[in-house]
Amino acid sequence: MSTFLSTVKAAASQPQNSRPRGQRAKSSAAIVAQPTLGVLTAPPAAPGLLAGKDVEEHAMWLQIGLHESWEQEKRTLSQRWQGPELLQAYDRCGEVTSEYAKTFFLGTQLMTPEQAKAIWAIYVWCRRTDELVDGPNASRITPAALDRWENRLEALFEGRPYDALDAALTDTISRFPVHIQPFRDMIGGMRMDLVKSRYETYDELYDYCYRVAGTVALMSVPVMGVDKSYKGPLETVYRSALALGTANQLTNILRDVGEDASQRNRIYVPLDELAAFKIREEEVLNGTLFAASTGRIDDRWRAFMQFQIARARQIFTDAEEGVNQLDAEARWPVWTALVLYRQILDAIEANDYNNFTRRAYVPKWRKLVSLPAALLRARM
Ligand SMILES: CC(C)=CCC/C(C)=C/CC/C(C)=C/CC/C(C)=C/[C@@H]1[C@@H](COP(=O)(O)OP(=O)(O)O)[C@]1(C)CC/C=C(\C)CC/C=C(\C)CCC=C(C)C
Repeated sequence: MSTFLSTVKAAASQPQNSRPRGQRAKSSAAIVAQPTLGVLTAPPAAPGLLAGKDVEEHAMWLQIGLHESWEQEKRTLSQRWQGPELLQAYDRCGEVTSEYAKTFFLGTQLMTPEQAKAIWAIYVWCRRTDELVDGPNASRITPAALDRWENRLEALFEGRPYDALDAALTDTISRFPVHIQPFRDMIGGMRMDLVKSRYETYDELYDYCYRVAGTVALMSVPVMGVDKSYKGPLETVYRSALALGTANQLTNILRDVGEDASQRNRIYVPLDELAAFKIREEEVLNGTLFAASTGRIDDRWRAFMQFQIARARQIFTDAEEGVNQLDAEARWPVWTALVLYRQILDAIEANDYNNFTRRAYVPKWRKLVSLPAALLRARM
């Protein structure tokens, strides 16, 4: 663990090893002009101008474009890490994944070895990115450190990984049609986390959810693959995947309201929706919506949470549509992720919506019982 965390720290403090950011936009025109690179390296059209749902749409269509054209436009990236060194790098990604996300790691064991390795490499990159703003060194992370992390991302997508863990991802993106845009957007989400601690509207929150979780979905689908017998549009699969990312993140947010407010002075739930339920920001911050003396939760908070939970459940339902369109090996782990995460919403309800002093969780026995249920859905 300490090796992993120190790598994260080193990553944030290392000098820039890629092109200056200003020069990146130049390739935008070049992309259109160079059919051999095509959508593979397309940078954001005008990244600063996109907001809300447009950020997600932009990335989704870039990702679909790459997925559709992959057979004609495969990437060839030759990098320094090869043979046993590369295998070791993937093994390390597997170790980190199992250390941080045991159940999920077990899920990847059901995939083909190539898919599993690729998902670990993606997981590790996401985890390291998240650690930058959420880990032990988070208070020292600056926008400049995130810029360096982004430069490093660009470099690894160009076949110049900085370390062994990056090298595993460079290898992954030469095997699977994974676009760089969701990775950039996730870093954008971390930038938001550095400067933003309130979300005025659901649209703003949605943008954040896409950046930190929908992006994971866009990165995972091209690895998991789409079932060969599926003849419908890729858009349906990707939209379901995005829905699962959003629903997971909303669930995370609802579970952690009290912790985020009291320990981080953060409120992710939309302020205009709090106001609609006549709840003041201070009441969330101070946790006074739960009265410790009576053990009762305020009726306004209960109604507010019921509204939030209903919306998250609806998004989980939207996600269901695409799961069985994925490659057969990937379905069970995804159903498991969906079913287990959705149960956190049930646990919040069972706690009578007290997410101020109680943390909703799914007990181990329930997780075990859910596995065959998820398998059944994967086989339907
Ligand atoms: C098969 C599968 C589930 C693949 C995804 C694996 C992967 C690459 C995960 C990366 C997760 C990660 C480290 C993200 C960084 C940002 C973050 C922390 C997001 C939150 C995850 C929950 O993690 P955790 O509980 O550890 O959070 P905290 O410790 O509280 O910070 C998120 C809530 C995001 C989770 C989002 C997903 C797993 C995306 C799921 C969607 C798919 C896999 C697509 C499925 C396809 C269809 C068609 C439905």
